[in-house]
Amino acid sequence: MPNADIVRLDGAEKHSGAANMDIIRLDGAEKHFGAVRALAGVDFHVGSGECVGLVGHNGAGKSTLMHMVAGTLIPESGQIAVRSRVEDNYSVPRAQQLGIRCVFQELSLCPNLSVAENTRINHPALRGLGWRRKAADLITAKLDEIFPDHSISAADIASDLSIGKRQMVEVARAFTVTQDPLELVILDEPTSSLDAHTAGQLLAFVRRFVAGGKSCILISHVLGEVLGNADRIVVMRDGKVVASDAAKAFDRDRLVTTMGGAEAREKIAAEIAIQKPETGPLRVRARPARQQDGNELVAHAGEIIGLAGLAGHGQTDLLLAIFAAAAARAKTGIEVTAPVALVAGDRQSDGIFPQWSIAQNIGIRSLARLRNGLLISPQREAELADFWQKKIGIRTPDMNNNIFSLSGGNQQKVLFARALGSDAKIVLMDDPMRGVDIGTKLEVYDLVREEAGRGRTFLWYTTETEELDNCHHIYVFKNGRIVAKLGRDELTEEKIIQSSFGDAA
Ligand SMILES: Nc1ncnc2c1ncn2[C@@H]1O[C@H](COP(=O)(O)OP(=O)(O)OP(=O)(O)O)[C@@H](O)[C@H]1O
Repeated sequence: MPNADIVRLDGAEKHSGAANMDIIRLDGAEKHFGAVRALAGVDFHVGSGECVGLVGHNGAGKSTLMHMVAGTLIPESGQIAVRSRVEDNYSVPRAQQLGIRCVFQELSLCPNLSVAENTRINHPALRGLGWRRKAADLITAKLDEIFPDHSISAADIASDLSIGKRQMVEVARAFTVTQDPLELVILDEPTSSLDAHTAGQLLAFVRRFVAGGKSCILISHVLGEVLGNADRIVVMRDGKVVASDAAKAFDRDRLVTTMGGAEAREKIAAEIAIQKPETGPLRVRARPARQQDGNELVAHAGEIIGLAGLAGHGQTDLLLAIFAAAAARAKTGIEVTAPVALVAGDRQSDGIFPQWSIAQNIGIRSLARLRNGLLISPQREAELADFWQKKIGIRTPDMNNNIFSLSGGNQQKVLFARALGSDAKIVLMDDPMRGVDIGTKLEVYDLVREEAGRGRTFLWYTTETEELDNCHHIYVFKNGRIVAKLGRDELTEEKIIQSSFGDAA
């Protein structure tokens, strides 16, 4: 069946009819993981020249559905058709041949290879003498097109790049073309590690790509991105598609309600009440290594301090330096007066213990409390895990399951539970909300404010400007240095961007 929806292209409207046949269509797709029914008979399609936004809470089934579109998972029942032709042996090579690409949430660059070498992996056509040069030119041209001020070299080794830059390479690589066609790109949380400026560049590129007749699936928990850039929005809930409509038929409230977050909707409307705490004892005093003037970060008990600015400008480095200073108790010029926990943003490299269960991943920072004599008490570990499962809704039938049985957003919740469940008085958060759905985010914001009220200190680096509303004051970073300190009353996106780009110190 051709897609009869009305789609918007660059402000114009057009009816997608016979000329805009579906690139891909799934009918009745079904998938279980053990006892979990991840997809419960899903119908889904994407038309050519269409950007489909896909939203839903953590664990709703979005990534599983996208794995089917990309050929990495085969439905247990149901049918896949590409350009109206039923595919009986759909697979990753077949998807590639048909021009269907995917950028998954968990980044897939080989860490020990350069950007050019990582590009070559996707393009066997780049062979023979000079392949490295060709791969470098291909990826550099695409990075220039999407992110004009990217400052990434094709010779850079992937593991030396910040998570934001790795995400930029991964996205750009998906849009490079050699021998296979390019028809549909799936972008699963493509802006989760990008600052507002870079995310804007990517979304503008996506609109140009779609206006040129190609297709995109955009998964994001930042609802404004989906509302502003998709032609049609599909909402998933508990393994089912519960709505599919033109983007302009939705607003933020309708989306949240359809996703199943009526409570969250009330909270969005509510003013974030945040009061300046009585200044408690000093918890952290730290100066970035490259700071030459007198600026330094100072945090007291009960304060929530934001670290802002363009991604990769020294915010993570300072958090890691504070973490190291606390552990080493060395004289590093950084003063830390209480135990510290870190919520990593790059969960693949810094956060998750892959061989362990969900419960063990939560308990690792609280071993002293979980100990019974010399051994860890399984009962105490289970109690801690159960408490957090209920508190922030970790979606699993069994907390003893392996951590990788969780959806991406639920893995991130585990890192939160680990830090908040520990005895740390200072919690460092390195852009920790990557992939976390809006309902949980609001719960976590409440929790952070509540814990700050009890005297905990939070240092919170975020690429989502809205999150800074939860902070008492923020430090803006540029080129590894603090260039501005803004109070709550001065906090606007404009002001932050101005400080991030300006020369003012
Ligand atoms: N490899 C796996 N093993 C076991 N369960 C899995 C596996 N992959 C997914 N699941 C389960 O399937 C359900 C759907 O997960 P999926 O990753 O598709 O959700 P999602 O909507 O993409 O969530 P998120 O927004 O957190 O990325 C979840 O309950 C998840 O725990």
